[in-house]
Amino acid sequence: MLALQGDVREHRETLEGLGAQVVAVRRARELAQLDGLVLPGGESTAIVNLARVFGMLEPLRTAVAGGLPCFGTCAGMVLLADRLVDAMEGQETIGGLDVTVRRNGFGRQVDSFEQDLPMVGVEGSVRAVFIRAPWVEEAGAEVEVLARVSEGPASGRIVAVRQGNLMATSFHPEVGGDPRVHRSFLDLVRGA
Ligand SMILES: NC(=O)CC[C@H](N)C(=O)O
Repeated sequence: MLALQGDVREHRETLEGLGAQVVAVRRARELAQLDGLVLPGGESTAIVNLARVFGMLEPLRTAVAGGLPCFGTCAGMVLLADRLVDAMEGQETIGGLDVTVRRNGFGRQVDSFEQDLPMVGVEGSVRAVFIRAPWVEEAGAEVEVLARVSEGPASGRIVAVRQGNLMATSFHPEVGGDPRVHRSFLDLVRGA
């Protein structure tokens, strides 16, 4: 877990429930010991600023480029995006995913919502919790779309993607007690 800011505890509980050994990462040297990295939801500007202050931004980019499996939720999706729209001026990312992400695409805190979504790799549907959530506005040819919003005004918007060892969701599978999205990330980690 990248543990600079955000909902680290919820991810930790979900991952530990699946038998994963979770380390809270706050220093660049701690990246070396990982099989995979989860980037939590929270505030992408805060996370990226802290990463820069702690000298982690370049090491994170190097780790992603080196193939470290990563899973970003919400702010974590923003962090993994190569391109942002509607972000803070000059907002940097770690990057790695060939996507354009619209920060706060679904609107403000009051526009937060839940929806049952079909998702590639997960049987049935996923209870998706969206909190000031981004969406994927454009995805490159190498990006697999795992889920889209299935109803309402944002119907069709891409909200879960995978590219190689990177996975990201606009929503928060760490909230709501369904561990299956995390399990599919752990499968990806094992495969890598
Ligand atoms: N729930 C969340 O992670 C919100 C993400 C937030 N809108 C951001 O851009 O960082």
